[in-house]
Amino acid sequence: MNKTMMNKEIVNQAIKESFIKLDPRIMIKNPIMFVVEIGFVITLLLTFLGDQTQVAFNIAVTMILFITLLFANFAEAIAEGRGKAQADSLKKTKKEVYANLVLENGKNKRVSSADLRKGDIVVVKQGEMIPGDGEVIQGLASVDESAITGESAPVIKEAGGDFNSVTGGTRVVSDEIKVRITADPGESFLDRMISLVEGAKRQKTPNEIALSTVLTSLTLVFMIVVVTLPFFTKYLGFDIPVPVLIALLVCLIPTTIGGLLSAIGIAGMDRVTRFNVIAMSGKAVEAAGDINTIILDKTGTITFGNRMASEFVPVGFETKKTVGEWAAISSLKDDTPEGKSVLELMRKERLPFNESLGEEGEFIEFKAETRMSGIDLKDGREVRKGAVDAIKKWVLASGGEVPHDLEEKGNRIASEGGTPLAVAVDQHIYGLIYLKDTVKPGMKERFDQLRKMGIKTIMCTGDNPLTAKTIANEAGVDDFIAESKPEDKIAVIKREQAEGKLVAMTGDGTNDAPALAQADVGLAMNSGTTAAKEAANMVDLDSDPTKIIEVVSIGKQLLMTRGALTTFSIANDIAKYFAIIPAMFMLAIPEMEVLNVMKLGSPMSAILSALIFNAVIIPLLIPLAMRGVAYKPMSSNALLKRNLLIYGFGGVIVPFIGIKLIDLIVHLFV
Ligand SMILES: Nc1ncnc2c1ncn2[C@@H]1O[C@H](COP(=O)(O)OP(=O)(O)OP(=O)(O)O)[C@@H](O)[C@H]1O
Ligand SMILES: [K+]
Ligand SMILES: [Mg+2]
Repeated sequence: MNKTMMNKEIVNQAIKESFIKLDPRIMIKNPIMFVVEIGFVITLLLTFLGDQTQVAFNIAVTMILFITLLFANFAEAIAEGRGKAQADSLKKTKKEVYANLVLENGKNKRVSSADLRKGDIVVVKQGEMIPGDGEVIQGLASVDESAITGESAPVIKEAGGDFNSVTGGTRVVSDEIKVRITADPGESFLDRMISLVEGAKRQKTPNEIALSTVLTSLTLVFMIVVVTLPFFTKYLGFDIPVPVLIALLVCLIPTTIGGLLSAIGIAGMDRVTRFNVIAMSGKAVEAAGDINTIILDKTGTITFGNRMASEFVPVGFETKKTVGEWAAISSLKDDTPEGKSVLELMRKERLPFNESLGEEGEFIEFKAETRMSGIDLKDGREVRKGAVDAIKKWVLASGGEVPHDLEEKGNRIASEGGTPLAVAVDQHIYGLIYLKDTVKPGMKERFDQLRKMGIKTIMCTGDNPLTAKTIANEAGVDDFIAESKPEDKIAVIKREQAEGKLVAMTGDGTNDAPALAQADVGLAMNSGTTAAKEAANMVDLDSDPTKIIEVVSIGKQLLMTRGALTTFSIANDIAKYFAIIPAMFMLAIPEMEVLNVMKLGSPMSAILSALIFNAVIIPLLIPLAMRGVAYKPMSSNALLKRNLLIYGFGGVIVPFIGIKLIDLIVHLFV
């Protein structure tokens, strides 16, 4: 993804947008700022029609209110700007191209990519653009996905397995593939990405709505107070000028957070996007911030996942040669990395085997449910390899026996963190394949960080308990589930959710799709299947499953930033109150000077200074809103205390200083 920074063009566009957004029909969506706009209109009218002795003051208030509105609009526009720039660069990728549609009679026809429908089959040759999202149904090719992922190294896409999904707008750099189109025009991944980064479909998240409601109610309370105030002062025998009342109201209502709220949300999503993760909604990003439990795969997430056959271990009276032979035959058509690595090991060790035995045999594909794969030979013999307990059961079921040293040799491999696969033909077990895998470096530190945040990690694996335990210990996860089938993942997620927890998980296979949908945050790998990507509410373009950890951090940071700026905004009221209230009364009763605790120059200067502070604090906080508040992994309680201290206490102090400084200047003029 194109990493557009905050450049001149975006700023200019945002300035323009700040004026467009003054349209009351747009403004009313933000009730707090809408109140400011009404205040602005009233003071503007009073400037012309009201008390002409106060015209300078009225002009000043009108102008400050106008600038306040622009500042708030600018905050939102600048946050939206980056997404728009990204969308523009993505749109360039989305050119109409020609596609070689495969007709029913097998012939090819050149059509426009815009005419392709779900289910159509196209051939994409070397150098050509893939015309739409789809699944490779034949062939293998390396594909340049840089237009979407920003990653320049091409990736291999092939039929069958978990790496068959291709994205429209990417280019085949070598070989040729047949692709079944899976998205109708306008519904492609690129289309969705564009509308997401553009913010076209941006909806307020439930959290945002809840906060807006509270802030709007607060605004309403202040309105009632300010509107009824003249009745009391009239009773005391004096009037407060309307522009002063409006200034008081605008200072008290939470304009700071009101102006920055949507920018915070947009910027949070933007941070996720710049991390090369596409979140389908702001809600997903926020849910990430509230996650209590993360479910992680072992293979490929915690370990490198290129689980390679490294040794053939015979059992009973068998030899390395016989184990290798049957392991190889069982893997002849096994497309999984594990299967391929068995044949690779045979080649490396120069072990011969009778390949023709597999001819015309019926291939038994690996399934996570059975945890076995193999081949039924033409002569009736059934060859299998798979998880040790699965093979044991399979052999016992047909009346076979388990060699005495199988258990012990399997355990040895497992306790080293490897995965033992047993190899059997009919009732006889020949031995084991030692699959090696390594824990990725730095995992322990990352899980430590998560623990500090109060997040529990559960490793789910189809592997045996001993291997699982070894890897779990080495990586430092909190809990693990071994011999798990895909449906077990859903069960774990549901169990955690039933305890009121929010659960995140990553996945790439079609197997993972139901669990990805069940999880509160489902992060699918871009390399994964279409089913997985559709079920998930986030897609990682870099296909790095460990990224879920960063996504959670970004979500937390978003929620914290919103909380911190709300606290700051409301705490600001104290100083504004002390600046304006005494001023208001001093206008009528000069003896009220004793209330002027801030020792501000004059009543008029005090009011204007508070109002100016109220306006300029918005742009001053834009960088913080966009960047997010500084974030260290710690428990939510500790975080809350820390933020209350910084933003609550700071929110009380800063405006006292700010208003005082502004007053020193303003008092020179009024
Ligand atoms: N190609 C294969 N043929 C036969 N058995 C296999 C094959 N691949 C894996 N297995 C066995 O099936 C088990 C389950 O595999 P599965 O891919 O479901 O989970 P996993 O890769 O071990 O765990 P994870 O969920 O972390 O990816 C493996 O532990 C292994 O024992
Ligand atoms: K305010
Ligand atoms: Mg696996």
